[in-house]
Amino acid sequence: MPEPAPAFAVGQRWLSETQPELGLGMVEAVEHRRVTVLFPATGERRTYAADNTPLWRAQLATGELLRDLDGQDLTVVDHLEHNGFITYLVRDTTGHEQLLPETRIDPRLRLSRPQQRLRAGRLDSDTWFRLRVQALDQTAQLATAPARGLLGARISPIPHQLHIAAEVADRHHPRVLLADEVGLGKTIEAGLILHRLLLAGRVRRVLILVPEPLLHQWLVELLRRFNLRFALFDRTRVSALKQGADAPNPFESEQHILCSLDLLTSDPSLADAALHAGWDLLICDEAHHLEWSPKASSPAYDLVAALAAITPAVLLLTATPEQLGRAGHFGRLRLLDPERFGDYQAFLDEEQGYAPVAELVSRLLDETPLTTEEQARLEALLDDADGMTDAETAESAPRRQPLDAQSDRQAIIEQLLDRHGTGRVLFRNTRAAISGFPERELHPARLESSVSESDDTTETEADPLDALWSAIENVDRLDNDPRLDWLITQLRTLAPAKVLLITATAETVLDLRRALLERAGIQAAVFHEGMPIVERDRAAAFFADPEEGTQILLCSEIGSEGRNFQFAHHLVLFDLPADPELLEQRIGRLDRIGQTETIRIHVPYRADTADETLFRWYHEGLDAFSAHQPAAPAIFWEQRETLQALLADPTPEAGEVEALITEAKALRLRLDAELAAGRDRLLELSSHRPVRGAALVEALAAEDHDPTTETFLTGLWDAFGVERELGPGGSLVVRPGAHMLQERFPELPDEGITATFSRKHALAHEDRRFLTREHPMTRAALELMTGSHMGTSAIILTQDPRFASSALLLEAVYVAECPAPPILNAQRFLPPTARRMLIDEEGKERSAEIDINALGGKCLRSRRPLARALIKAKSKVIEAMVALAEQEAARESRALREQAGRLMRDQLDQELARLQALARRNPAVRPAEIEALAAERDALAETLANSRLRLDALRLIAFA
Ligand SMILES: Nc1ncnc2c1ncn2[C@@H]1O[C@H](COP(=O)(O)OP(=O)(O)OP(=O)(O)O)[C@@H](O)[C@H]1O
Repeated sequence: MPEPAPAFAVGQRWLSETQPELGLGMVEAVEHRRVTVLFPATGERRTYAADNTPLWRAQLATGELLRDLDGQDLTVVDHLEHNGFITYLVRDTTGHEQLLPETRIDPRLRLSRPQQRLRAGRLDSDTWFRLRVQALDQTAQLATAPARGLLGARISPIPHQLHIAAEVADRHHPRVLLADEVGLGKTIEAGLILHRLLLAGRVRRVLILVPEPLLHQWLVELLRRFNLRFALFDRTRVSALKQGADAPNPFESEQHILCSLDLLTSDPSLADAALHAGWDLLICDEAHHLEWSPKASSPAYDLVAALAAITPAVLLLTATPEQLGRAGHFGRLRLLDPERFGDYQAFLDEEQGYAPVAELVSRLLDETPLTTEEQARLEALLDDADGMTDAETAESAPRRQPLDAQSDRQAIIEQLLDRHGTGRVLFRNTRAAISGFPERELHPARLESSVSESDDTTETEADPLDALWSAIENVDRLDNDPRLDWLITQLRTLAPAKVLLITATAETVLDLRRALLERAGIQAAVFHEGMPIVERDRAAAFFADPEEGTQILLCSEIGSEGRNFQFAHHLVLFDLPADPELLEQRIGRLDRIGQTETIRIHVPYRADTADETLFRWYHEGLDAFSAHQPAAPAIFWEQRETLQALLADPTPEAGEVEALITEAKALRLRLDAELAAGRDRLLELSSHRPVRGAALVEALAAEDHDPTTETFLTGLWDAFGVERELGPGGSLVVRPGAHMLQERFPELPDEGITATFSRKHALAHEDRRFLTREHPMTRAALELMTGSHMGTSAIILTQDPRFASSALLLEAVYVAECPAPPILNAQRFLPPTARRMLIDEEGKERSAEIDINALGGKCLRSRRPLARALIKAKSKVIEAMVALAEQEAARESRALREQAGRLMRDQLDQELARLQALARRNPAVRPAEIEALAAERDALAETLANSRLRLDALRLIAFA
């Protein structure tokens, strides 16, 4: 039976279901089965066929709020309808009651609350209702997942990275130095931290500074691995922005900026603009270039220090923190926390005290009981009961017990690591502590020199390091250089294997390219700092191409820093760098996560020249080719002058060379033992906490097996009209359908996407979108659902022996809501969990006895007349059921507020007590951190006190 045309009358208020943004309309004319409606809020006028309008009658119920045309806020007390026209009895804020004809309601009123929609018979399908409930559940899960912010990255779950990311991102204002050894994934760690902070809404404006050659690599990794789009600020972009008429500060034009540090230091006005743009997070890669000594600092250091001083969160990245000496390392820590790292000498002295702590931690890690003397030392190190708060005393209680349980030991280890050392500011994982790295194999080639000895003589230059470089760098006469013939032979022998060659300067790179082509017809890709970035990226891609690409890539030292070339397994060190940290950077191009084979390191050196001395010093003295040597930087700085003098001497005394090498070896053995026992052991222990890392890996694995995201997205696509089909290799091809609910589906481009829900596939096929709970499309889809009224009112008809025919149940879905600035992350304590209630006609809440999810039936959306008749007939009962649900929600809201407040205080009070206790013995805890935490606790207390359960959706279940 067709639905009868609604009775329209001039002056009535109606709303457009399809265009709610028009506001509250008023009937202007009803003529010849046509109705004309004016929407005063937008000034638009529409004429509809009266028997087929998208309009619904705006009718307010007792207790609802509205505003009149004079801007008065009013509450509906009652209403009466006469000749199809409604007059409301309303109460103003002073309690005064008055009559208000519906013509005088503010046209901006938006009636979209579920009870209004239901009453007006504006129904969604049951599918949309279910999708909405799923979306609410997903949103709540996302807010509370322990691995939130780490789930959506296209990465293999690696425990040390996940631990660092969670540990750092959860700090109030994280300021740390990520110093894992070369190639262990600092960029990934920084990306994870950034992602977690961004998703939690705790940072908005982000500036990433990297050396120019790494700009594109970062840009691509951020997008490919984390779905993060950064604006690339290179010379071209900046000069275009500067010329823009109304863009005084180019850095204010974007929220997420990736910029070359070199560009900033070369342009003072640009640096000034960056300093005035205000950032929440600063990330600076290859931070060892920021030079500092007690006497002087570089312009790059000064700039980053100025930025760091005004930015709350700072991440510095370097694989070789001691590349410019211990002082440089201290300088970078100082940049993170100038108060804590104020005195260089005090810092050095403090390090001496780390060994006994590390020793005790190591003892606790092995299972055997502590001796009495060790117990006493442990007591002394933790001797803080008098200075501790109750919470802390309780926390450390296990140490008073025999140390039997593994958890007791773990708790004490955590306390020791927290309180001693630089663990809170510095994270350093080493290959030694993380398994799964390939071997390194050295292939030295001693070549008889065809260059006369006098050719190797270098004049003393002002800077000793320059002199050192020049002394070992003599490649412009390649014609007489035996390394060239050796290289040609090697390339032919190794073909088709890819070979990465690194040499000190761009000049040598160019000479070699020419010589290889002229002498042997070998094409080489080149990569050096003199090339524009785009060309460099092209060269790297050309080299990487397994079929078409070149066999060899010739790289200069600076040009190759930070780059990923782990698909190659042969590394030629055409010369050796002047600093062991540079050597480590070079080897790290291949020896990094993702390397699958043994790395062959080829070192050609000219016999009886400075080459040989340097090679022997590295090989026999430092053993620097077989593994990363943590003591190498210190030895270099200790022996630098002698080494340099010997390298510059064309005829060094054999005895002197031997003495240098013997001394280097002795120093290495001694320092290795010291570092292993003290500083490095402590660092390693605090950087890699296997239990925490493993828990996060497990959380990611559980997520990978959880089908809810896939169920939700596919359900939503189907309901929305998005098309999907299986693509190649188990992928999914998703594209906009011809008849979609709206013109666009969020984050779905017109050409569609190829996607996967599997991490394994996403890692193997980078062209596929990795659809997770945190993917931008999922997040936008969740917002689409929860931010609109889709699925907020539904009605189904069903049969159930437990209920008589014509019985009714009302399912009311409430969402815990706490309006708070994102920085507070209030959802930790009050997740937006959906609470589903089931009210029967007697007003009983029955969700405990009836499984809501099992309640299905025939959706009545397509049978509107029946649905509307039912709603009308039962309107009083429905209103009473809604009122009961609201009462129940108000009662639960109080309990929820109390519970959330208690949870917050328990957790933050304990954390505050821990930080205060820590601060008394570990100066790495900054006072600002403690103050911020206290302020956060107070703000949260206020915010949580305003939380409540909000009615989000209603479903009427009618029994036949
Ligand atoms: N969890 C991971 N999953 C997949 N790939 C990874 C992961 N961690 C690191 N990688 C890959 O390993 C390589 C090294 O990682 P990354 O560039 O982050 O290391 P790094 O420590 O920053 O290196 P460098 O010291 O050279 O700057 C990169 O190719 C990176 O993509």
